[in-house]
Amino acid sequence: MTPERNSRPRTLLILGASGDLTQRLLLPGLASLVASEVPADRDMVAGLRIVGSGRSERSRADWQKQVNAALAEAGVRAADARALVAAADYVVADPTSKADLNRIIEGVRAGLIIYFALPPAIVLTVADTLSKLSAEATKVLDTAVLAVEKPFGSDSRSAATLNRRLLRVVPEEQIHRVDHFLGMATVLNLVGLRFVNRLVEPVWNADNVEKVEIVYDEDLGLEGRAGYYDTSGALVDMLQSHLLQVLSIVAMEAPASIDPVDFRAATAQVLRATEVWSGPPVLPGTSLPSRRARYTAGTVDGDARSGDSGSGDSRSADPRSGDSGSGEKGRGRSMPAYAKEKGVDPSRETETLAELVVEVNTRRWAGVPFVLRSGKAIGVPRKEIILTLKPVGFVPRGLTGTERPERIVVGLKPSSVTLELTMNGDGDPFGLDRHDLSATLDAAPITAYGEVMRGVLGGDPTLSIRGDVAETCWRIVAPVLNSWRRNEVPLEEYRAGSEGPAAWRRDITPR
Ligand SMILES: NC(=O)C1=CN([C@@H]2O[C@H](COP(=O)(O)OP(=O)(O)OC[C@H]3O[C@@H](n4cnc5c(N)ncnc54)[C@H](OP(=O)(O)O)[C@@H]3O)[C@@H](O)[C@H]2O)C=CC1
Ligand SMILES: O=C1O[C@H](COP(=O)(O)O)[C@@H](O)[C@H](O)[C@H]1O
Repeated sequence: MTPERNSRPRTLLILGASGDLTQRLLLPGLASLVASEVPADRDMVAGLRIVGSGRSERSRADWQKQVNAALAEAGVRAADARALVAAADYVVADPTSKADLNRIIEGVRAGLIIYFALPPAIVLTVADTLSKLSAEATKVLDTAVLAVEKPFGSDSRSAATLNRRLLRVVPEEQIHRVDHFLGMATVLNLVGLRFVNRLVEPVWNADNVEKVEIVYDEDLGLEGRAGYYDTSGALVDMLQSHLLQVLSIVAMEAPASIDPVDFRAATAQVLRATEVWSGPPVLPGTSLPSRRARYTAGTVDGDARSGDSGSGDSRSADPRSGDSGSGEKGRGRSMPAYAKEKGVDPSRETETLAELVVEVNTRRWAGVPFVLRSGKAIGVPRKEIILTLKPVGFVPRGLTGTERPERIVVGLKPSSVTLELTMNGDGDPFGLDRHDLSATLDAAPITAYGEVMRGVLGGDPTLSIRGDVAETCWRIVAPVLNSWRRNEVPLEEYRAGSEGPAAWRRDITPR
Protein backbone atom coordinates (compact mmCIF):
# COMPACT_ATOMS: atom_id res chain seq x y z
CA MET A 1 0.00 0.00 0.00
CA THR A 2 1.47 3.39 -0.88
CA PRO A 3 1.10 6.38 1.43
CA GLU A 4 -1.57 8.89 0.52
CA ARG A 5 0.65 11.68 -0.69
CA ASN A 6 -0.88 15.10 -0.79
CA SER A 7 -4.34 13.61 -0.66
CA ARG A 8 -6.51 16.09 1.17
CA PRO A 9 -7.69 16.50 3.82
CA ARG A 10 -4.89 15.04 5.88
CA THR A 11 -4.26 14.81 9.60
CA LEU A 12 -0.92 15.58 11.22
CA LEU A 13 -0.94 13.99 14.65
CA ILE A 14 1.87 15.33 16.83
CA LEU A 15 2.58 13.03 19.77
CA GLY A 16 4.32 15.03 22.49
CA ALA A 17 2.76 18.31 21.36
CA SER A 18 3.25 19.90 24.76
CA GLY A 19 7.03 19.65 24.36
CA ASP A 20 9.89 21.88 23.36
CA LEU A 21 10.34 20.56 19.83
CA THR A 22 6.73 21.26 18.88
CA GLN A 23 6.75 24.76 20.29
CA ARG A 24 10.18 25.91 19.10
CA LEU A 25 10.65 24.09 15.82
CA LEU A 26 7.75 22.04 14.44
CA LEU A 27 5.00 24.65 14.48
CA PRO A 28 7.31 27.41 13.20
CA GLY A 29 8.47 25.01 10.47
CA LEU A 30 4.89 24.34 9.40
CA ALA A 31 4.17 28.05 9.61
CA SER A 32 7.07 28.81 7.27
CA LEU A 33 5.38 26.61 4.66
CA VAL A 34 2.07 28.40 5.13
CA ALA A 35 3.86 31.75 4.77
CA SER A 36 5.79 30.62 1.71
CA GLU A 37 5.47 32.47 -1.54
CA VAL A 38 5.77 29.19 -3.40
CA PRO A 39 2.27 27.87 -4.16
CA ALA A 40 3.39 24.22 -3.84
CA ASP A 41 4.42 24.86 -0.22
CA ARG A 42 1.11 26.42 0.70
CA ASP A 43 -0.63 23.65 -1.13
CA MET A 44 1.12 21.12 1.03
CA VAL A 45 -0.42 22.49 4.21
CA ALA A 46 -3.78 23.49 2.80
CA GLY A 47 -6.54 21.39 4.34
CA LEU A 48 -4.21 20.00 7.01
CA ARG A 49 -5.72 19.13 10.36
CA ILE A 50 -3.06 19.66 13.01
CA VAL A 51 -3.87 17.49 16.00
CA GLY A 52 -1.66 17.93 19.04
CA SER A 53 -1.58 15.26 21.67
CA GLY A 54 0.02 14.79 25.06
CA ARG A 55 -0.70 13.64 28.56
CA SER A 56 -0.80 17.22 29.83
CA GLU A 57 -4.26 18.67 30.34
CA ARG A 58 -4.81 21.24 27.70
CA SER A 59 -7.78 22.69 25.88
CA ARG A 60 -8.45 22.77 22.17
CA ALA A 61 -8.60 26.55 22.40
CA ASP A 62 -5.12 26.69 23.96
CA TRP A 63 -3.69 24.56 21.19
CA GLN A 64 -5.39 26.66 18.53
CA LYS A 65 -3.88 29.72 20.17
CA GLN A 66 -0.42 28.10 19.99
CA VAL A 67 -0.88 27.20 16.32
CA ASN A 68 -2.17 30.67 15.58
CA ALA A 69 0.78 32.32 17.36
CA ALA A 70 3.27 30.28 15.30
CA LEU A 71 1.50 31.29 12.09
CA ALA A 72 1.38 34.95 13.07
CA GLU A 73 5.06 34.88 14.03
CA ALA A 74 5.86 33.60 10.52
CA GLY A 75 3.92 36.50 9.01
CA VAL A 76 0.84 34.54 7.92
CA ARG A 77 -2.15 36.87 7.56
CA ALA A 78 -5.04 36.17 9.92
CA ALA A 79 -7.34 35.42 6.98
CA ASP A 80 -4.91 32.79 5.67
CA ALA A 81 -4.46 31.25 9.11
CA ARG A 82 -8.16 30.93 9.91
CA ALA A 83 -8.94 27.56 8.32
CA LEU A 84 -5.84 25.83 9.70
CA VAL A 85 -6.44 27.19 13.18
CA ALA A 86 -10.12 26.27 13.17
CA ALA A 87 -9.28 22.71 12.13
CA ALA A 88 -6.57 22.29 14.79
CA ASP A 89 -7.43 20.07 17.71
CA TYR A 90 -5.79 18.86 20.91
CA VAL A 91 -6.35 15.44 22.44
CA VAL A 92 -5.21 14.57 25.95
CA ALA A 93 -3.73 11.11 25.56
CA ASP A 94 -0.87 8.90 26.63
CA PRO A 95 1.04 7.78 23.50
CA THR A 96 1.90 4.48 25.18
CA SER A 97 -1.77 3.63 25.79
CA LYS A 98 -3.48 1.38 23.27
CA ALA A 99 -6.91 2.65 24.24
CA ASP A 100 -5.83 6.29 23.78
CA LEU A 101 -4.19 5.68 20.39
CA ASN A 102 -7.17 3.63 19.17
CA ARG A 103 -9.48 6.45 20.18
CA ILE A 104 -7.50 9.06 18.25
CA ILE A 105 -6.59 7.04 15.17
CA GLU A 106 -9.92 5.30 14.61
CA GLY A 107 -11.44 8.74 14.18
CA VAL A 108 -9.05 9.78 11.42
CA ARG A 109 -10.82 9.76 8.09
CA ALA A 110 -7.98 11.00 5.92
CA GLY A 111 -4.26 10.52 5.25
CA LEU A 112 -2.52 10.29 8.62
CA ILE A 113 0.96 11.52 9.48
CA ILE A 114 2.17 10.74 13.00
CA TYR A 115 5.05 12.88 14.24
CA PHE A 116 6.92 11.41 17.22
CA ALA A 117 7.87 14.59 19.10
CA LEU A 118 8.60 12.39 22.09
CA PRO A 119 11.54 11.57 24.32
CA PRO A 120 13.64 8.91 22.54
CA ALA A 121 13.30 6.56 25.51
CA ILE A 122 9.60 5.91 24.81
CA VAL A 123 9.65 5.73 21.00
CA LEU A 124 9.98 1.94 20.91
CA THR A 125 7.06 1.50 23.31
CA VAL A 126 4.91 3.82 21.21
CA ALA A 127 5.87 1.92 18.03
CA ASP A 128 4.91 -1.35 19.73
CA THR A 129 1.61 0.12 20.86
CA LEU A 130 0.87 1.27 17.31
CA SER A 131 1.51 -2.25 16.03
CA LYS A 132 -1.20 -3.66 18.29
CA LEU A 133 -4.13 -1.35 17.61
CA SER A 134 -7.68 -2.26 16.67
CA ALA A 135 -8.48 -3.41 13.13
CA GLU A 136 -10.07 -0.05 12.41
CA ALA A 137 -7.04 1.94 13.55
CA THR A 138 -4.69 -0.46 11.77
CA LYS A 139 -6.53 0.23 8.55
CA VAL A 140 -5.85 3.94 8.98
CA LEU A 141 -2.20 3.14 9.70
CA ASP A 142 -1.85 1.22 6.43
CA THR A 143 -1.36 4.48 4.58
CA ALA A 144 0.12 6.53 7.42
CA VAL A 145 3.54 8.17 7.46
CA LEU A 146 5.56 7.97 10.70
CA ALA A 147 8.09 10.73 11.37
CA VAL A 148 10.62 9.73 14.01
CA GLU A 149 13.11 12.12 15.58
CA LYS A 150 16.74 11.65 16.48
CA PRO A 151 18.44 10.08 18.31
CA PHE A 152 17.18 6.94 16.64
CA GLY A 153 17.87 4.24 19.27
CA SER A 154 20.88 4.36 21.51
CA ASP A 155 23.26 2.03 19.67
CA SER A 156 23.28 -0.06 16.47
CA ARG A 157 21.37 -2.86 18.12
CA SER A 158 18.59 -0.76 19.54
CA ALA A 159 18.38 1.17 16.25
CA ALA A 160 17.98 -2.17 14.43
CA THR A 161 15.30 -3.22 16.91
CA LEU A 162 13.48 0.07 16.45
CA ASN A 163 13.68 -0.37 12.67
CA ARG A 164 12.14 -3.83 12.92
CA ARG A 165 9.36 -2.72 15.24
CA LEU A 166 8.46 0.30 13.12
CA LEU A 167 8.24 -2.03 10.13
CA ARG A 168 5.50 -3.89 11.96
CA VAL A 169 3.47 -0.69 11.77
CA VAL A 170 4.21 0.59 8.26
CA PRO A 171 6.60 -0.27 5.40
CA GLU A 172 9.99 1.46 5.12
CA GLU A 173 8.81 3.99 2.52
CA GLN A 174 6.32 5.31 5.07
CA ILE A 175 8.95 5.87 7.77
CA HIS A 176 10.61 9.27 7.83
CA ARG A 177 13.67 9.40 10.12
CA VAL A 178 14.16 13.07 10.76
CA ASP A 179 17.44 14.95 10.91
CA HIS A 180 16.72 18.63 10.56
CA PHE A 181 20.33 19.45 9.60
CA LEU A 182 19.51 17.84 6.27
CA GLY A 183 16.82 20.50 5.95
CA MET A 184 19.23 23.39 6.49
CA ALA A 185 19.49 25.48 3.35
CA THR A 186 23.29 25.70 3.56
CA VAL A 187 23.70 21.98 3.99
CA LEU A 188 21.59 21.41 0.89
CA ASN A 189 23.45 24.18 -0.93
CA LEU A 190 26.60 22.10 -0.57
CA VAL A 191 25.32 19.85 -3.32
CA GLY A 192 25.19 22.70 -5.83
CA LEU A 193 28.36 24.34 -4.56
CA ARG A 194 30.34 21.14 -4.86
CA PHE A 195 29.09 19.64 -8.08
CA VAL A 196 28.29 22.58 -10.32
CA ASN A 197 31.25 24.92 -9.85
CA ARG A 198 34.32 24.33 -11.98
CA LEU A 199 36.39 26.23 -9.39
CA VAL A 200 35.27 24.03 -6.53
CA GLU A 201 34.56 20.57 -7.91
CA PRO A 202 38.12 19.62 -8.94
CA VAL A 203 39.68 20.55 -5.58
CA TRP A 204 37.19 18.71 -3.37
CA ASN A 205 39.29 15.62 -2.68
CA ALA A 206 42.31 14.25 -0.83
CA ASP A 207 44.74 15.50 -3.49
CA ASN A 208 43.90 19.06 -2.55
CA VAL A 209 42.35 19.01 0.91
CA GLU A 210 44.50 18.67 4.02
CA LYS A 211 41.74 18.54 6.61
CA VAL A 212 37.99 19.03 6.96
CA GLU A 213 36.41 20.45 10.10
CA ILE A 214 32.68 20.42 10.77
CA VAL A 215 32.02 22.65 13.75
CA TYR A 216 28.73 23.42 15.47
CA ASP A 217 29.47 25.42 18.61
CA GLU A 218 26.45 27.00 20.28
CA ASP A 219 26.19 29.70 22.90
CA LEU A 220 23.09 27.96 24.26
CA GLY A 221 23.44 25.85 27.35
CA LEU A 222 21.16 23.08 28.54
CA GLU A 223 17.96 25.12 28.06
CA GLY A 224 16.09 23.02 30.63
CA ARG A 225 16.51 19.80 28.65
CA ALA A 226 18.34 17.74 31.29
CA GLY A 227 15.82 14.90 31.04
CA TYR A 228 17.00 14.19 27.52
CA TYR A 229 20.45 15.74 27.23
CA ASP A 230 21.96 14.31 30.40
CA THR A 231 21.64 10.80 29.02
CA SER A 232 22.94 11.68 25.58
CA GLY A 233 25.60 14.41 25.75
CA ALA A 234 27.18 16.28 22.87
CA LEU A 235 28.50 13.21 21.04
CA VAL A 236 25.08 11.59 20.67
CA ASP A 237 23.04 14.79 20.54
CA MET A 238 25.06 16.38 17.74
CA LEU A 239 27.94 14.34 16.29
CA GLN A 240 26.37 10.88 15.95
CA SER A 241 23.36 12.39 14.22
CA HIS A 242 23.58 15.85 12.68
CA LEU A 243 27.30 16.22 12.03
CA LEU A 244 27.64 12.77 10.47
CA GLN A 245 24.78 13.65 8.14
CA VAL A 246 26.54 16.89 7.19
CA LEU A 247 29.74 14.90 6.64
CA SER A 248 27.88 12.54 4.34
CA ILE A 249 27.02 15.44 2.03
CA VAL A 250 30.44 17.05 2.30
CA ALA A 251 32.11 13.79 1.30
CA MET A 252 29.67 12.10 -1.09
CA GLU A 253 30.31 11.29 -4.71
CA ALA A 254 28.12 13.09 -7.21
CA PRO A 255 24.83 11.19 -7.23
CA ALA A 256 23.42 10.40 -10.68
CA SER A 257 20.43 12.53 -9.73
CA ILE A 258 19.00 14.16 -6.66
CA ASP A 259 16.12 11.76 -6.49
CA PRO A 260 15.73 10.00 -3.13
CA VAL A 261 17.25 6.71 -4.25
CA ASP A 262 20.40 8.17 -5.82
CA PHE A 263 20.88 10.87 -3.21
CA ARG A 264 20.51 8.58 -0.24
CA ALA A 265 22.70 5.91 -1.83
CA ALA A 266 25.48 8.49 -2.24
CA THR A 267 25.33 9.67 1.37
CA ALA A 268 24.98 6.12 2.68
CA GLN A 269 28.11 5.08 0.79
CA VAL A 270 30.11 7.73 2.66
CA LEU A 271 28.87 6.69 6.07
CA ARG A 272 29.48 3.03 5.34
CA ALA A 273 33.09 3.98 4.59
CA THR A 274 33.51 6.12 7.70
CA GLU A 275 35.41 5.04 10.80
CA VAL A 276 37.13 6.58 13.77
CA TRP A 277 40.49 8.01 12.64
CA SER A 278 43.36 5.51 12.79
CA GLY A 279 46.14 7.67 11.38
CA PRO A 280 48.73 9.85 13.14
CA PRO A 281 47.46 12.19 15.90
CA VAL A 282 45.31 15.04 14.65
CA LEU A 283 44.16 16.68 17.87
CA PRO A 284 47.23 18.36 19.40
CA GLY A 285 48.07 17.31 22.93
CA THR A 286 46.53 13.88 22.60
CA SER A 287 47.20 10.82 20.53
CA LEU A 288 43.52 9.92 20.79
CA PRO A 289 40.96 10.63 18.06
CA SER A 290 38.38 12.06 20.47
CA ARG A 291 38.06 14.48 23.37
CA ARG A 292 35.30 15.52 25.69
CA ALA A 293 34.67 18.32 28.14
CA ARG A 294 31.85 20.01 30.00
CA TYR A 295 31.20 23.55 31.03
CA THR A 296 31.65 25.04 34.43
CA ALA A 297 29.91 28.24 35.57
CA GLY A 298 30.49 31.33 33.48
CA THR A 299 28.96 34.10 31.44
CA VAL A 300 28.19 33.75 27.81
CA ASP A 301 28.66 37.25 26.54
CA GLY A 302 30.22 36.79 23.14
CA ASP A 303 33.66 37.86 24.34
CA ALA A 304 35.21 34.48 24.80
CA ARG A 305 38.72 35.15 23.67
CA SER A 306 39.91 35.49 27.26
CA GLY A 307 38.27 32.24 28.35
CA ASP A 308 40.11 29.98 30.75
CA SER A 309 40.39 26.26 31.09
CA GLY A 310 37.32 25.94 33.24
CA SER A 311 38.38 25.70 36.83
CA GLY A 312 34.86 25.13 38.04
CA ASP A 313 35.16 28.47 39.82
CA SER A 314 31.72 30.03 39.86
CA ARG A 315 33.27 33.44 40.51
CA SER A 316 33.61 33.80 36.78
CA ALA A 317 29.81 34.04 36.50
CA ASP A 318 28.51 37.56 36.07
CA PRO A 319 27.00 38.46 39.44
CA ARG A 320 25.15 41.44 37.97
CA SER A 321 23.03 39.58 35.50
CA GLY A 322 20.75 38.06 38.11
CA ASP A 323 20.07 35.45 35.48
CA SER A 324 19.53 32.00 36.77
CA GLY A 325 21.23 30.46 33.82
CA SER A 326 20.48 28.54 30.74
CA GLY A 327 16.73 28.85 30.65
CA GLU A 328 16.99 31.81 28.28
CA LYS A 329 18.67 32.46 25.00
CA GLY A 330 20.89 35.39 24.21
CA ARG A 331 24.10 36.92 25.29
CA GLY A 332 25.40 38.24 28.61
CA ARG A 333 23.82 35.37 30.47
CA SER A 334 25.39 33.78 33.49
CA MET A 335 25.22 30.02 33.44
CA PRO A 336 25.64 27.63 36.31
CA ALA A 337 28.09 24.77 35.91
CA TYR A 338 26.50 22.02 33.81
CA ALA A 339 26.78 19.68 36.80
CA LYS A 340 24.64 22.11 38.83
CA GLU A 341 21.92 22.50 36.19
CA LYS A 342 18.44 21.40 37.27
CA GLY A 343 17.86 17.71 36.59
CA VAL A 344 21.52 16.86 35.89
CA ASP A 345 23.09 13.85 37.56
CA PRO A 346 26.73 14.98 38.03
CA SER A 347 27.91 11.40 38.45
CA ARG A 348 27.01 10.65 34.83
CA GLU A 349 29.93 12.69 33.49
CA THR A 350 27.90 13.92 30.53
CA GLU A 351 30.00 15.94 28.08
CA THR A 352 28.77 19.24 26.67
CA LEU A 353 31.63 19.57 24.18
CA ALA A 354 32.85 16.74 21.98
CA GLU A 355 35.48 16.39 19.29
CA LEU A 356 35.90 13.35 17.14
CA VAL A 357 38.21 12.66 14.22
CA VAL A 358 36.98 10.25 11.56
CA GLU A 359 38.26 9.01 8.23
CA VAL A 360 36.27 8.35 5.10
CA ASN A 361 37.84 5.36 3.43
CA THR A 362 37.00 6.09 -0.16
CA ARG A 363 39.23 6.80 -3.13
CA ARG A 364 38.34 10.49 -2.82
CA TRP A 365 39.07 10.95 0.87
CA ALA A 366 41.47 8.29 2.19
CA GLY A 367 44.04 9.92 4.49
CA VAL A 368 42.11 13.14 5.15
CA PRO A 369 41.04 13.71 8.76
CA PHE A 370 37.50 14.94 9.28
CA VAL A 371 37.21 16.68 12.65
CA LEU A 372 33.67 16.88 14.03
CA ARG A 373 33.10 19.21 16.95
CA SER A 374 30.11 20.55 18.80
CA GLY A 375 29.82 22.29 22.13
CA LYS A 376 27.31 24.12 24.28
CA ALA A 377 27.82 27.36 26.22
CA ILE A 378 30.61 28.40 23.87
CA GLY A 379 31.31 32.14 23.97
CA VAL A 380 31.73 32.65 20.25
CA PRO A 381 29.33 30.36 18.44
CA ARG A 382 30.80 28.90 15.26
CA LYS A 383 28.74 26.83 12.89
CA GLU A 384 30.75 26.08 9.83
CA ILE A 385 32.52 23.61 7.62
CA ILE A 386 36.16 24.39 6.96
CA LEU A 387 38.21 22.76 4.25
CA THR A 388 41.89 23.52 4.65
CA LEU A 389 43.67 23.14 1.33
CA LYS A 390 47.12 21.70 0.79
CA PRO A 391 49.88 24.05 -0.34
CA VAL A 392 50.52 24.28 -4.07
CA GLY A 393 53.46 22.29 -5.42
CA PHE A 394 55.61 25.27 -6.38
CA VAL A 395 55.92 28.90 -5.27
CA PRO A 396 58.13 31.35 -7.24
CA ARG A 397 61.12 32.46 -5.19
CA GLY A 398 60.64 35.96 -3.81
CA LEU A 399 56.93 35.71 -3.09
CA THR A 400 56.44 36.13 0.65
CA GLY A 401 53.50 35.62 2.95
CA THR A 402 52.38 32.37 1.35
CA GLU A 403 52.53 30.27 4.49
CA ARG A 404 48.91 30.44 5.51
CA PRO A 405 46.85 27.72 3.85
CA GLU A 406 43.88 28.61 1.71
CA ARG A 407 40.53 27.52 2.96
CA ILE A 408 36.98 27.09 1.80
CA VAL A 409 34.61 27.96 4.63
CA VAL A 410 30.93 27.14 4.40
CA GLY A 411 28.92 28.91 7.10
CA LEU A 412 26.01 26.82 8.34
CA LYS A 413 24.47 29.60 10.42
CA PRO A 414 24.45 32.23 9.13
CA SER A 415 24.65 30.84 5.63
CA SER A 416 27.76 31.90 3.77
CA VAL A 417 30.56 30.68 1.57
CA THR A 418 34.05 32.15 1.86
CA LEU A 419 37.10 31.42 -0.23
CA GLU A 420 40.15 32.45 1.77
CA LEU A 421 42.78 33.23 -0.81
CA THR A 422 46.35 34.45 -0.76
CA MET A 423 46.81 37.63 -2.80
CA ASN A 424 49.02 40.66 -2.82
CA GLY A 425 48.71 42.97 0.15
CA ASP A 426 48.84 46.76 0.33
CA GLY A 427 51.90 48.36 -1.20
CA ASP A 428 54.09 45.38 -1.94
CA PRO A 429 52.87 43.37 -4.95
CA PHE A 430 54.98 40.37 -3.97
CA GLY A 431 54.25 40.40 -0.26
CA LEU A 432 51.09 38.35 0.03
CA ASP A 433 48.19 38.52 2.45
CA ARG A 434 45.04 36.57 3.02
CA HIS A 435 41.89 37.95 1.42
CA ASP A 436 38.38 36.61 1.60
CA LEU A 437 35.95 36.28 -1.26
CA SER A 438 32.73 35.96 0.60
CA ALA A 439 29.08 35.46 -0.23
CA THR A 440 26.49 35.75 2.50
CA LEU A 441 23.29 33.98 1.65
CA ASP A 442 19.91 35.35 2.66
CA ALA A 443 18.14 33.45 5.40
CA ALA A 444 16.02 30.76 3.75
CA PRO A 445 12.29 31.53 3.89
CA ILE A 446 11.60 27.90 4.78
CA THR A 447 13.16 26.88 8.11
CA ALA A 448 15.07 23.60 8.45
CA TYR A 449 11.98 22.09 10.08
CA GLY A 450 9.84 23.56 7.31
CA GLU A 451 12.02 21.56 4.92
CA VAL A 452 11.57 18.49 7.12
CA MET A 453 7.79 18.98 7.07
CA ARG A 454 7.90 19.39 3.30
CA GLY A 455 9.43 15.93 3.08
CA VAL A 456 7.09 14.39 5.63
CA LEU A 457 3.88 15.91 4.24
CA GLY A 458 4.93 15.49 0.63
CA GLY A 459 5.95 11.84 1.13
CA ASP A 460 9.43 12.66 -0.20
CA PRO A 461 12.11 10.61 1.58
CA THR A 462 15.14 12.43 0.08
CA LEU A 463 15.99 14.05 3.40
CA SER A 464 14.93 11.13 5.56
CA ILE A 465 17.62 8.89 7.01
CA ARG A 466 17.55 5.36 5.61
CA GLY A 467 17.01 2.64 8.22
CA ASP A 468 20.39 0.99 7.64
CA VAL A 469 22.13 4.39 7.80
CA ALA A 470 20.62 5.07 11.21
CA GLU A 471 22.32 1.88 12.39
CA THR A 472 25.60 2.73 10.60
CA CYS A 473 25.90 6.06 12.41
CA TRP A 474 25.89 4.24 15.74
CA ARG A 475 28.50 1.80 14.43
CA ILE A 476 30.79 4.75 13.65
CA VAL A 477 30.70 6.26 17.14
CA ALA A 478 30.53 3.00 19.12
CA PRO A 479 34.32 2.74 19.71
CA VAL A 480 34.34 6.27 21.10
CA LEU A 481 31.33 5.78 23.35
CA ASN A 482 32.96 2.60 24.65
CA SER A 483 36.32 4.23 25.32
CA TRP A 484 34.59 7.10 27.12
CA ARG A 485 32.63 4.63 29.23
CA ARG A 486 35.90 2.93 30.13
CA ASN A 487 37.23 6.34 31.14
CA GLU A 488 40.09 6.20 28.67
CA VAL A 489 39.41 9.78 27.62
CA PRO A 490 39.45 12.34 30.43
CA LEU A 491 36.42 14.58 30.88
CA GLU A 492 37.94 18.06 30.77
CA GLU A 493 36.38 21.36 31.79
CA TYR A 494 35.84 24.74 30.18
CA ARG A 495 34.25 27.87 31.43
CA ALA A 496 30.81 28.67 30.02
CA GLY A 497 31.43 31.58 27.67
CA SER A 498 34.94 30.46 26.74
CA GLU A 499 35.88 28.67 23.52
CA GLY A 500 36.46 25.36 25.27
CA PRO A 501 39.37 24.06 27.31
CA ALA A 502 42.43 26.31 26.89
CA ALA A 503 44.54 23.45 25.62
CA TRP A 504 42.10 22.79 22.79
CA ARG A 505 41.68 26.29 21.56
CA ARG A 506 44.32 26.41 18.90
CA ASP A 507 43.17 23.17 17.32
CA ILE A 508 40.10 24.19 15.40
CA THR A 509 41.59 26.27 12.64
CA PRO A 510 41.15 29.91 13.77
CA ARG A 511 39.42 32.44 11.51
N1 LIG B 1 13.86 20.19 21.59
C1 LIG B 1 14.75 20.33 20.61
O1 LIG B 1 15.42 21.37 20.44
C2 LIG B 1 14.96 19.21 19.66
C3 LIG B 1 14.42 17.97 19.91
N2 LIG B 1 14.62 16.97 19.02
C4 LIG B 1 14.05 15.66 19.28
O2 LIG B 1 12.64 15.75 19.34
C5 LIG B 1 12.10 14.82 20.27
C6 LIG B 1 11.24 15.56 21.27
O3 LIG B 1 12.03 16.52 21.92
P1 LIG B 1 11.44 17.56 22.99
O4 LIG B 1 10.19 18.17 22.52
O5 LIG B 1 12.58 18.40 23.38
O6 LIG B 1 11.09 16.58 24.19
P2 LIG B 1 10.36 16.91 25.54
O7 LIG B 1 11.21 16.38 26.64
O8 LIG B 1 9.95 18.34 25.60
O9 LIG B 1 9.09 15.92 25.47
C7 LIG B 1 8.03 16.08 24.54
C8 LIG B 1 6.74 15.62 25.17
O10 LIG B 1 6.73 14.22 25.35
C9 LIG B 1 5.82 13.88 26.40
N3 LIG B 1 6.44 12.89 27.28
C10 LIG B 1 7.52 13.05 28.06
N4 LIG B 1 7.79 11.92 28.74
C11 LIG B 1 6.84 11.02 28.38
C12 LIG B 1 6.58 9.69 28.74
N5 LIG B 1 7.34 9.03 29.61
N6 LIG B 1 5.51 9.07 28.19
C13 LIG B 1 4.73 9.72 27.31
N7 LIG B 1 4.93 11.00 26.92
C14 LIG B 1 5.98 11.64 27.45
C15 LIG B 1 5.59 15.16 27.18
O11 LIG B 1 4.25 15.57 26.97
P3 LIG B 1 3.12 15.19 28.01
O12 LIG B 1 3.73 15.22 29.37
O13 LIG B 1 2.09 16.23 27.77
O14 LIG B 1 2.68 13.83 27.60
C16 LIG B 1 6.51 16.17 26.54
O15 LIG B 1 5.97 17.46 26.48
C17 LIG B 1 13.32 14.12 20.88
O16 LIG B 1 13.56 12.95 20.17
C18 LIG B 1 14.45 15.10 20.62
O17 LIG B 1 15.70 14.46 20.54
C19 LIG B 1 15.31 17.16 17.85
C20 LIG B 1 15.86 18.37 17.55
C21 LIG B 1 15.78 19.49 18.45
O1 LIG C 1 18.93 18.62 17.50
C1 LIG C 1 19.50 19.50 18.09
O2 LIG C 1 19.90 20.58 17.41
C2 LIG C 1 20.11 21.82 18.08
C3 LIG C 1 20.93 22.68 17.12
O3 LIG C 1 20.22 22.90 15.95
P1 LIG C 1 19.62 24.33 15.65
O4 LIG C 1 18.96 24.20 14.33
O5 LIG C 1 18.65 24.65 16.77
O6 LIG C 1 20.77 25.28 15.64
C4 LIG C 1 20.84 21.62 19.39
O7 LIG C 1 20.85 22.84 20.11
C5 LIG C 1 20.12 20.58 20.22
O8 LIG C 1 20.86 20.32 21.40
C6 LIG C 1 19.98 19.31 19.45
O9 LIG C 1 19.16 18.39 20.19
